[in-house]
Amino acid sequence: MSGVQPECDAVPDTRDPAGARQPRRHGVSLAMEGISKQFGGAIALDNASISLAPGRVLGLCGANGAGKSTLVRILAGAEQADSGRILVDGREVRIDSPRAATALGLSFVHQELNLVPKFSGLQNLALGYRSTRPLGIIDRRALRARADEVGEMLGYRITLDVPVERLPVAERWMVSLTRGLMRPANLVALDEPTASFTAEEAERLYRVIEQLTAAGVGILYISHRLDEVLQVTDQICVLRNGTVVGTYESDSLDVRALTHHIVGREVELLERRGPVGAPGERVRLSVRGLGRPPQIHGVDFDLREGEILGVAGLVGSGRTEIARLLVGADSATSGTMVLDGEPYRARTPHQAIRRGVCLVPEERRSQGLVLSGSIEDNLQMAAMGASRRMSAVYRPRAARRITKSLIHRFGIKSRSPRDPVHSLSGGNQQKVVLGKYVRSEPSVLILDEPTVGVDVGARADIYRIITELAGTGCSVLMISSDFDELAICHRVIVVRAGTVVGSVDGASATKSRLTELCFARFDEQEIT
Ligand SMILES: Nc1ncnc2c1ncn2[C@@H]1O[C@H](COP(=O)(O)OP(=O)(O)OP(=O)(O)O)[C@@H](O)[C@H]1O
Repeated sequence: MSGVQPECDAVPDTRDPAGARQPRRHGVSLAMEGISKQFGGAIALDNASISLAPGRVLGLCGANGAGKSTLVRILAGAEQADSGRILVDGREVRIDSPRAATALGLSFVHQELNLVPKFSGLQNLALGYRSTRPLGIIDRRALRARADEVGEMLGYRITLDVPVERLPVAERWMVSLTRGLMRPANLVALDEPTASFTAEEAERLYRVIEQLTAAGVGILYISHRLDEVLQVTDQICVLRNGTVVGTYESDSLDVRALTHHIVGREVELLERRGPVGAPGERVRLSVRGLGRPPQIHGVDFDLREGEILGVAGLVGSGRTEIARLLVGADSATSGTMVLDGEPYRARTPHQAIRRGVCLVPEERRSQGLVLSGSIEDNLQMAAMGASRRMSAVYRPRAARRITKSLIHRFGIKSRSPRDPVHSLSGGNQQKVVLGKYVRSEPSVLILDEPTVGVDVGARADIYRIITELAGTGCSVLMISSDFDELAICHRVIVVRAGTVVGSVDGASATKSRLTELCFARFDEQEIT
């Protein structure tokens, strides 16, 4: 960790983000040739090759578990390939540690947030930089200035002085992204960089990418948002089951063709056709004046039986914080809630689950899963916690049957239900979290970014499952920064500056309308 001291005045070094002494970087060409990697006999990569020229953007696409992150982790020195070689500017290099990757000018924003939770944003930004000064000390102000500069390019004021564990996921992601972009680099690899971003926020990142490529920096870009991969990349390499199925010029593809390459078959894409069926008349959950200043105040909304209610908002708008108040993950300081006609207030998420209110969190690794537990154990957990019967008995055979059917229904890629969850790819972990809560048959299901990291095929399955759940009377609150997917909602509420500023019905909730409402000033708003 480069000797970073949490409380020190000067942060240890970087080579230096602030100007004159910064070594000039120029673009480099990268080639990864014949890379293979197995984990305990399971093939993650099989003779995969990619190449990237200076100043170009190469997309890496593939279904969950296809091997994308493993390829990037090998480039980052976090994993070692079983065979194959890496060439930088035609010269074979050995990347046996993250430090070796940094020394080559490779910078990474990984899918899992590799931040130290107790460190502030600034201390996290300092991690991994090598000192060129005596004692490895650099000017804290210089680091902050560079971070602000990158933050400004991204259109966001990054929070630097608070331990990152206290920030919502989307803001933590901003710290991670800023760290990856602020370093002088020859090549930047971005693994799902826009997972929590609305389209408008993603556009800002694209502009930063344009600036980097204009300076010769190569970009490796991984995303399941196929329209953005097509927009931002020059070429796209598609991986399937660890093998490269092809590398294509981006402008020769559209979403349908790319999906076909990824999945190997036709997949029904989400079209703007609105929700299926109407919600019931009865109000399931009524929220009035809910608040926890300074972030959240005066939140009012009703959620009806069988309704899919979307929540749209920008990073920092308070969308996740509202969900946390609903399940007692944070305690509200004001407001009342009524669930099925009875007063409702959960002090902990466990209490909420017992009342039938479940939150599927955005951050699956720390909040949604026991990573060392098996898929089976994780899928059982919420169901057992939700049981309101004292006589609830664990029946292993029935449990195994239900687990198998969930694995099938969600298309979770694993060798066995006994596999530990940490051995799954990011998207497959997300599916386990979702399966875990669906299994508990909630009456209110709150989904925070349900399709982050989920591949195009599974996305369609998740929309189908949400719609089916609503059809059985389950009320769904769905937070999403992907405004296109809010097309499945009956209604969408818009959150800004910690409060609900209005709602639009599903048919009017287009991406452009929601973007407009998220950015409009209060006095301009006119929402029905
Ligand atoms: N540490 C590990 N131990 C065991 N298996 C692993 C490990 N890391 C990855 N795998 C397996 O390797 C395969 C490729 O995983 P990888 O994370 O590279 O996929 P991915 O394409 O990035 O998927 P996603 O889109 O879901 O992030 C998966 O089957 C995964 O389960």
